[in-house]
Amino acid sequence: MSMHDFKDGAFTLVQTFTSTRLLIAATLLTTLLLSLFFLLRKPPSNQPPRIPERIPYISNTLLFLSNYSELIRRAQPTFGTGNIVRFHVGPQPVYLVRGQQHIARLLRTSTALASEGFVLLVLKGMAQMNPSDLAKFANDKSGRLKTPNPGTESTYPRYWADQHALYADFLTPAQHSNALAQRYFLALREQLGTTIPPSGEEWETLHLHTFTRTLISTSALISLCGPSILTLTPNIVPLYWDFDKNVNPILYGAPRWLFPQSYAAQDKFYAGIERWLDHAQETFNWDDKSALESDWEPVFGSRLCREAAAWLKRGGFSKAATVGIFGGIVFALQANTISIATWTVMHLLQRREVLEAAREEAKRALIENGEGKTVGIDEQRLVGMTLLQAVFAETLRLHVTFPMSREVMEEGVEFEGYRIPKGAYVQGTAGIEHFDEEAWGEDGYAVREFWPERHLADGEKLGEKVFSMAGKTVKFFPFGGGPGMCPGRHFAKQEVLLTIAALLTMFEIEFVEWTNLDGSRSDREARNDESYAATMPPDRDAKIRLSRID
Ligand code: HEM
Repeated sequence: MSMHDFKDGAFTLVQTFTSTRLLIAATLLTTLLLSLFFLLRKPPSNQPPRIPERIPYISNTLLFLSNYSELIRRAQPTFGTGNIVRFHVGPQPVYLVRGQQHIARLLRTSTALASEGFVLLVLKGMAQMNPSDLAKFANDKSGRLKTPNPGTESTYPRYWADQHALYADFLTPAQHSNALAQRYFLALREQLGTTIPPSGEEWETLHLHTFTRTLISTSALISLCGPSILTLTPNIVPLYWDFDKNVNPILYGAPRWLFPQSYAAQDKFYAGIERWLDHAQETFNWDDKSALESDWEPVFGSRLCREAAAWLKRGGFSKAATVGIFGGIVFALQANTISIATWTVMHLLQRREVLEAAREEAKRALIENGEGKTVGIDEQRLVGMTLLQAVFAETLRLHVTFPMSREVMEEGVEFEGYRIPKGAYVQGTAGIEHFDEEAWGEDGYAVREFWPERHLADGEKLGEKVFSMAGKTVKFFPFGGGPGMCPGRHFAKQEVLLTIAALLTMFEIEFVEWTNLDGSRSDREARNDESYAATMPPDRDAKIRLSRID
């Protein structure tokens, strides 16, 4: 998540401080900042209720960083009959809101509630920007939309808008996400073929999440960056996962001396990114117009990577920032999708009849040659399949908590009659709206249960079912919303459904047992690992067995 969000992108990425050392350091920092805060600011009167905490300003900060889901649970009684409560993250006041009206306001594009500021923190840590790189963004007040904010019309170059346009032009459109999806599927089938060769009646036993973390990461990297990223650094996938585990302090721009382990993991992973980038810059023929404009070629991989490299060069960004921006894009690529794919398979294995129906849908999207051999897949057709869409939506609903935050940019902003001070964050969360009984409850099927059928409605023809989210848009925002909405959402859906399609059409697949992450037997099923915000990975793995059928 370049940029999954505290406020915008970054906070979504939040996983969490997991070690005692991090927690102690965070507490010390918080206390220091708080002292400053109290010296400098007087709290406004007429404020919404505050989420109770044992040590004021500290407990909720730590909870926010280490278990966002628990903070949300604690907030519930504080709401009472209202729809707004407040808490602090260090010195930062956060107003947590719920319900249709407030969420719709956060999802709207607005100059009063903006989503850029925290990204600067991410650019500093994740993208390794030095003061001169950062100043380019900090001095650009024109916003990320095509039309500059009023009064900033003469801004040039427009760094926010240019970065946004990179994603809007070369990641989100169908032409580019389809190109990524096609390469992804080819790489995935090849990986699957080499990992589990056709072997007649033999069954291959493996640990699902461990398996998908390698399989999907490898295939997604090939589709985004081309194959050389793996040949130049064969251990780039484990290096990525080590970075992923350590990423939080980096996201918050915490100092290197305080978190040497996190930055060491970043250095190792980014060295692999740099090796690939140097090689691509040297090898690619920038005078070759057709290669420049192709959707995919083997040196840079996707057009997004080529365009990003060219933009970073034009913009005069430092080498470290150039590598860092790519590190962020790869993080965005991997951080949520793989857990969602794992969860989808886990759920399907517990609902055998849904798995079989999903397999039938997936088969209908395969492209075969004259001899009945699979040569590809119609990814557009696949992502339009009724049940598969419902399965994907239900998995996102259950496993994404995403805290969607906006910074109050003007005086006089009010929510429910409460004045929200300028500089505060207003936050809505998937962790509340995705479990709203009124929106999602179905007789006999609790909102916390995997029940994709809740997203199916009667179609026009008798007996026909269609995928429908009608009336639920403000109750479902796994990809955020407004101008910062995840630009990789179409590819994410393709990636997850292509993975499911490949697994179901190439293999017979059976659940064996739940295991702990170390592979030992677990006495319970997987639950959300709540130390992560955004997408929560499973806290257990599933032992499964596969046998080739294609
Ligand atoms: C299930 C998978 C995914 C989920 C749940 C997800 C979710 C999100 C969310 C919530 C945001 C922040 C949106 C906001 O601030 O309102 C975001 C940003 C972003 N995502 Fe995703 N994402 C996923 C997959 C992907 C993939 C596959 C890519 C491909 C590279 C991607 C690229 C990005 C980028 C580049 C941003 C930052 C955009 C910016 O800074 O303007 N995401 N994502």
